[in-house]
Amino acid sequence: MIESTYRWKDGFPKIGIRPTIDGRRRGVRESLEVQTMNLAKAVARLLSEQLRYPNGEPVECVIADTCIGGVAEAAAAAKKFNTAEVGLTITVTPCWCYGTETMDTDPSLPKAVWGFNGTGRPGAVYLAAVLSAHAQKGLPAFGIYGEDVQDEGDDRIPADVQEKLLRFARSGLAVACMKDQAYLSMGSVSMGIAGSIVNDQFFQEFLGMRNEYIDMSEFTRRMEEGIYDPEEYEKAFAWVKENCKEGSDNNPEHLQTSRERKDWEWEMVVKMTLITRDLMIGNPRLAELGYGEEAQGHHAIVSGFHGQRQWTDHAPNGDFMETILNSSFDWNGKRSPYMVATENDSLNGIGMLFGYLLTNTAQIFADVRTYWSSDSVERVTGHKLEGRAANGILHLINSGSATLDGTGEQMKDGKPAMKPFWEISDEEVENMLKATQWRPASVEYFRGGGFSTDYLTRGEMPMTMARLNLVKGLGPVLQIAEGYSVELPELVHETLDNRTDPTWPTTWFVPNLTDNGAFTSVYDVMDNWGANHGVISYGHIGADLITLASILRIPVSMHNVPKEKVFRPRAWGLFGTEQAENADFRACANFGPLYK
Ligand SMILES: C[C@H](O)[C@@H](O)[C@@H](O)C(=O)CO
Ligand SMILES: [Mn+2]
Repeated sequence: MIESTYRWKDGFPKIGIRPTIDGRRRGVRESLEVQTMNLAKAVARLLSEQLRYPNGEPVECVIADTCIGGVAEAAAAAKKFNTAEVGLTITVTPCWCYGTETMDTDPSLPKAVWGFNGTGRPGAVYLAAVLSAHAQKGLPAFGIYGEDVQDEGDDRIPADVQEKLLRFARSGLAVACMKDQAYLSMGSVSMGIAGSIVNDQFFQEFLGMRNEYIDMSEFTRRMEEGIYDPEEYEKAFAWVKENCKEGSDNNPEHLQTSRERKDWEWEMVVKMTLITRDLMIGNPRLAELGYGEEAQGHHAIVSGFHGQRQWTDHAPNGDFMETILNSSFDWNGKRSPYMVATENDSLNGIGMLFGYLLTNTAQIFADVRTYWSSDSVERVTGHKLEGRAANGILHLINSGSATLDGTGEQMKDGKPAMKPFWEISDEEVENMLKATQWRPASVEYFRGGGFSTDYLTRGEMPMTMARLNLVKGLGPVLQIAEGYSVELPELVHETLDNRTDPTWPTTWFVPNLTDNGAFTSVYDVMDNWGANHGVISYGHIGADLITLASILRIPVSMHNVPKEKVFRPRAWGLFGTEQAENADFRACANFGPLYK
């Protein structure tokens, strides 16, 4: 199976570009046609050059057939976009046009307007006029207004305009990509974790997504009846034997299992990996084997594995399966990662999906487990934390699984990084595997065994931690903390790690402090975190997350993104400009979810 062609068989949403123009003929319109269409072409070029879909192909733009001077041309563009599967629109203009007559009125398409900042023709006046119409009609749009005045006929895109176009396009594409896809819940609620109570209303109204469910007995059925590709299984098993080194058994001697049992568990966990992937996206090989229904899959862009406890009390845990699927490669080579949430925490699964669709990179799922104050570290290890770690650290550690990309063994400009799969080298794949040990699971937690992913994330990676929460009466709320991974002296790491479960993957994380609100101290970040889990993405992607959240009308309750990078629909400012966080809550509540 060639994953990239099968997995994304439905293709991706496109960006619709709408050049709007002053409709007056006999002079005005004619003089603007070329410049207006050139602006549209320049925007399309920028987006296709800079942005890629999750399979690595350049983003596609569709430009309206004509400039849009009135409602007939607006309707013709809408029709063209509909057929071309456009998922978001950007309106561009250097001149005055008629607001309500030319605007995009499709309520579910994220939209932005770039009004050229010139003097000869008032593109910015149109921008203000049309954005007021968007506010008045309850169809929020992003306004893009370059800071510097450009000369008439200049079709270059200034840097500040480029930044906003790209931020809007990345976020709007993420929204469009998740729409009509499914979250597959494998099992149900894990250990009373509220995030694994799948809230279908939230998925439907805020994300435009469906919910699919299977009972975990489906794994047993597929395993016992052999509903997986036996050839791929042989290939996978051979690759795993060669590349995944089993680490030492940390269980007390009387709980350690036999070699024979461990060998059987390896077979099980490889099968679980194939089965989970097939459940999510289907597999044409299954149809050839006589399983036409199973071959179709659940159309899932993200899933969650219940695991604890019923499954793990009896069978090997999901750690190997989650790790491999969440990584950017497997026995078939490099490929886009699958999003699989531990403990079926669907809200963290959606956080992973947000981070993934914004960056095309793998995401780390982790327990936000311990705040270690500098004093506590010194008391326990005798070591005084310094540098980035001086104000305390957060221990991010998952109960056995995390993407192998989280090792930090990929490089960008000589520094640890997490990259889209098409930028990862074979040597980096080898290094990720070398940096990881597969430790027999802690049997007191996981009676059925399995293999946990043990690695330590390299330091100095810019990272963003996020968490989606649901609050009764309020709805969804997002939290965002930008910061860095840090490296501790080896003995310090070992001492701290040994106090939890050393067979699990660890990231030491320090959020950037702002001396304000939840970012007054590292302790405050921990103390304000909304749940036991968080998603950690490579890079400082907080600004993109904020833009994405505003399109979905999800307010952000805490973030440490610099003010000048925050970009939300223009109408948000009409809810107050002094306290943007406050205004965000009221704007989101006012406009309500994107889909009803
Ligand atoms: C092994 C334990 O049950 C862990 O899975 C538990 O600490 C969690 O991860 C809770 O989110
Ligand atoms: Mn957990």
